[in-house]
Amino acid sequence: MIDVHLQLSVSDRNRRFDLDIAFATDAPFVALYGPSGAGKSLTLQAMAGLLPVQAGHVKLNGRALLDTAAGINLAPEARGVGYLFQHYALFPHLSVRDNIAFGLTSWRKRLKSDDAARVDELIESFGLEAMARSKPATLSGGQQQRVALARALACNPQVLLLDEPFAALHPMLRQQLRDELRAVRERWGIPAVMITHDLDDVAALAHRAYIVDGGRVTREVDLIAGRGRELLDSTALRPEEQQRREFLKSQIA
Ligand SMILES: Nc1ncnc2c1ncn2[C@@H]1O[C@H](COP(=O)(O)OP(=O)(O)OP(=O)(O)O)[C@@H](O)[C@H]1O
Repeated sequence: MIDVHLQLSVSDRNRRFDLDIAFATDAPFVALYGPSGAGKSLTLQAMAGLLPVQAGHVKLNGRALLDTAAGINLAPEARGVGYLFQHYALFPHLSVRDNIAFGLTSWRKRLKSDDAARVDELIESFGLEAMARSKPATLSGGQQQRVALARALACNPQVLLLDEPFAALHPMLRQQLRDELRAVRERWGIPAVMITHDLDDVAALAHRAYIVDGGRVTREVDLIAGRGRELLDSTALRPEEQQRREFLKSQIA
């Protein structure tokens, strides 16, 4: 069960944005879908403990990662969260293997043998054996995404937070990597919260979608066994956007 309620404001000299977002679900794969500037990334960052929250809670299977009323606010590294950043944020000077192992090592310490075995298992599951010693810059976009996902999984997280996991990829690759992400998430049995602008990501992966706009959840859609797909299609996209999406789909099919 993921139970989230977050209230926070961010501002600079000219702008202010108020987020007041709540969702609670047992769905294993949750999508936060909405337009640019809706507050999706702020939500994910606050869940991970990367952003101060004024009031609210984040609970995972009853365990509070944050509960302002109870004075609980775990540090990011204590939250058990695997974060996939939109542009992957791989360390350019580290090899693929060291990138994946990064969260398991601390300065001057070597990997424990259990951790090394987990890193090797991830390298193998993602088909990265041949490039384990290479630097990220020498990898394709899809390979970099696999490294980032393996890194997010390395610390045995209780939840995966995925920020636009396919946005940086060529459309032809997306379908394949969606299938891989679905298989990997099921294999490791970890719930995921994904943010996306792409309805195809939602339709392909999510069991439950929350439509986010203006810092709030404006609608929730149950997608289990395909229910709600039509609803999502007809409510979340404007007619011209639907047309464009259908045209694009026909061009790349
Ligand atoms: N430090 C800040 N000061 C002022 N406004 C901010 C700050 N950080 C974010 N915002 C604003 O908050 C709003 C929500 O940002 P957020 O990054 O969560 O949007 P998003 O839904 O993830 O958008 P996108 O899909 O384009 O990534 C945006 O309008 C953004 O400009």
